[in-house]
Amino acid sequence: MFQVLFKRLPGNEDIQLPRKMSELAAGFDLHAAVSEPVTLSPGERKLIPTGFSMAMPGELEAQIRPRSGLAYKHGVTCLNSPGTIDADYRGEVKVLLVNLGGESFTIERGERIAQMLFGLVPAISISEVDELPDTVRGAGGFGHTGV
Ligand SMILES: O=c1ccn([C@H]2C[C@H](O)[C@@H](COP(=O)(O)OP(=O)(O)OP(=O)(O)O)O2)c(=O)[nH]1
Ligand SMILES: [Mg+2]
Repeated sequence: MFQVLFKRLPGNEDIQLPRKMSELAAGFDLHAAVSEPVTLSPGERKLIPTGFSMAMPGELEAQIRPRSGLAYKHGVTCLNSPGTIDADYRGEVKVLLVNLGGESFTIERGERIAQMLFGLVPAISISEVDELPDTVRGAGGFGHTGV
């Protein structure tokens, strides 16, 4: 079990900390901590605050992913999906939303705008070499095996 710490930022006592909306949900929903409603015009992107910062063990990363409902109904998604939260980041977690839909979309304070999932970051060591081990695939890619 990994321990993750959430810190509520000042002025956000009314904003829910990330939470699972069902018992076995994979993601913790993130709430918009905008001081007033924010409107995204078609094609527009904005960085949305969430009202919290966090700390987690170095073996973890957090990923910010879109909510499918917002994407399907309004074309609103995370531009940098999945966003990466590094274990050593202590700033406010923010969500980079983009409106790919045809109509303006307004985000209200407290609205659930994205979800956060945790992943393991493997410990690795890097070596520079002159030759890589051979494989059957070799350099084939990008459709090399057919459709
Ligand atoms: O959706 C996101 C993505 C990133 N971050 C924060 C946490 C992350 O640890 C930090 C840096 O993110 P990233 O490494 O993706 O961005 P960068 O452009 O490489 O910035 P930096 O040079 O600060 O690493 O920004 C967020 O709050 N939300
Ligand atoms: Mg970075």
